[in-house]
Amino acid sequence: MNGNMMRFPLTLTHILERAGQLFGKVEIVSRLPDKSLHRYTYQDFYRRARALAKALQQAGLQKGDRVGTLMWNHYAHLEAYFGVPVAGGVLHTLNLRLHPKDLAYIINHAEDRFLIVDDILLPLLNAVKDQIRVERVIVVPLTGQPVPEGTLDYEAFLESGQGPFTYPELDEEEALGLCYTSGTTGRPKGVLYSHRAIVLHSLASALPDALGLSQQDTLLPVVPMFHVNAWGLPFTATLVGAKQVFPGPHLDPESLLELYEKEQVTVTAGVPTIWLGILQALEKHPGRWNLTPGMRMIVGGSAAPEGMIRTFDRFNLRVIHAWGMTELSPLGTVSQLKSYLKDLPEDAQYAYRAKQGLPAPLVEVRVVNDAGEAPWDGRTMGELQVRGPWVAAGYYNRPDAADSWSEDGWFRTGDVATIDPEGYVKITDRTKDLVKSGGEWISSVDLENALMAHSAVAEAAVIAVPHPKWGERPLAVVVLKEGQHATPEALREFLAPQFAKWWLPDAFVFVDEIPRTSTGKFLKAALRERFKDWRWEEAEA
Ligand SMILES: Nc1ncnc2c1ncn2[C@@H]1O[C@H](COP(=O)(O)OP(=O)(O)OP(=O)(O)O)[C@@H](O)[C@H]1O
Repeated sequence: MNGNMMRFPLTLTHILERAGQLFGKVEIVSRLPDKSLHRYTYQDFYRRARALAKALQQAGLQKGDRVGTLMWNHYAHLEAYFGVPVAGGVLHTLNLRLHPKDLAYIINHAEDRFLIVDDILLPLLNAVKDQIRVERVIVVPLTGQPVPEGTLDYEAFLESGQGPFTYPELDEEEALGLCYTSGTTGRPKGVLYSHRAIVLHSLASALPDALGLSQQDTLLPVVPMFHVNAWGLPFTATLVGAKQVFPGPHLDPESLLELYEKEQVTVTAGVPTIWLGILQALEKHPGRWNLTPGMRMIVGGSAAPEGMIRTFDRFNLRVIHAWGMTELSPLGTVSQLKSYLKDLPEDAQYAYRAKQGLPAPLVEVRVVNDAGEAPWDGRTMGELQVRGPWVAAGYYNRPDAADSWSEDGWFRTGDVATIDPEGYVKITDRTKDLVKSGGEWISSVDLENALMAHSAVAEAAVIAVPHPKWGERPLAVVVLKEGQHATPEALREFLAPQFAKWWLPDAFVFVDEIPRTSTGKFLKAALRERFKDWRWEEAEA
């Protein structure tokens, strides 16, 4: 028997209307390129997002047309987040850190019809303009300078969209956004998000045991709005009516800390590298910034080392470890302690908090290896597979990538994980980064995290290097903290009590910097290439 509830499509239009009706007085603050602060309210945002929608329609936007954005985190990007989808368009956020060649590939693959670009990013657009086909370029004059000939001024464009506006009718299954993966393991792949997926994802993210965003919060997303929609946080924050603070292009630790203090930010989000920089600044200038006690720092994109979580606690800043992927819109798991786990000894609590956490509501997880589905014993590793209403069912125009789904329809994440009896997922590696030594798996992530807890180590990446006897052996690439010293023997001794002997890296190489991807992950492919001809015997001698 069917229920007889009203059919009510889950669309972004509802979130925008609600924000306009209920949260008009809440502020949205953005740091501009000249470091001044741009302030306005949800009321202004609501009016301007609708004006953008109307202007796009008047300019000929048809349902499903892609609108690319090449923008930092600020108010105009938030306007595009809502204005494009409520007009029936598809918001395609472009990663401005990509190599121009990849940027051009993505713009062409997505067939972006319009582009909205920050004026300070025009040099990047100019580098690709001969390789792309876009109909119109709309430039946001963040610096106040006139926009170049042949482009539209964003402010004038919004002016043209003033006045009454009727939303097009939208089905909840229609596409709202398009994001490409970071391309850590190959060519970036596009994922189309539906209105329904983003609405459900925003609701689940806001839950107290997930990312826990409420109207009382002031959010500052450091994670770029071009990296999986800043983890959906601008949508979630607008749904709950939280104050939003955007850092613009200023992502250095001191600028961020100043903004945390000035706006009394209560929740922020970014990749581990950002937090390492913040930690160093806090340690260098004790007491300089008056931050909101207990400010939550959502960490994802790569593993948050346990040492980092502990150190932030000493500053009364609370790290929340989360795991996600472009294919998951992106939220998969969040590590919040269950009530009764708070009675455990401190070390055990930290061990849970350093895991990637419990699956978010509506996300199902399983770990699969050659023996089938792995038990939830916290030890058996296998590939993490997921399903849920905001998990992609295919890539945009990439039928060749269908093997990312299992035969029974689960998404194969390409991450290797364990699940413990409490249901906490722990990512031990990416399939492509695993060290396979003598037929056994060694988790590079576990070794890295342990190394990063050494007082002299700033960063460490462990990679698999071909070995004549074992197939592969782990090699650790280490960056020492400024002014610190450590020998390979000392690092080996430090790790020895924590791991089986055969897990210990056979070599430690000290470098000034570890190469990173455009979204802050270690570029292990580059390291593997650099060390592929490593001579173990010589190093051991
Ligand atoms: N908390 C975390 N701990 C460990 N790894 C994480 C965490 N959060 C995300 N990741 C890693 O990031 C991956 C998702 O990254 P993203 O969607 O940005 O693109 P990408 O996977 O780097 O790109 P591509 O698929 O093109 O290689 C996850 O599969 C996982 O390996």
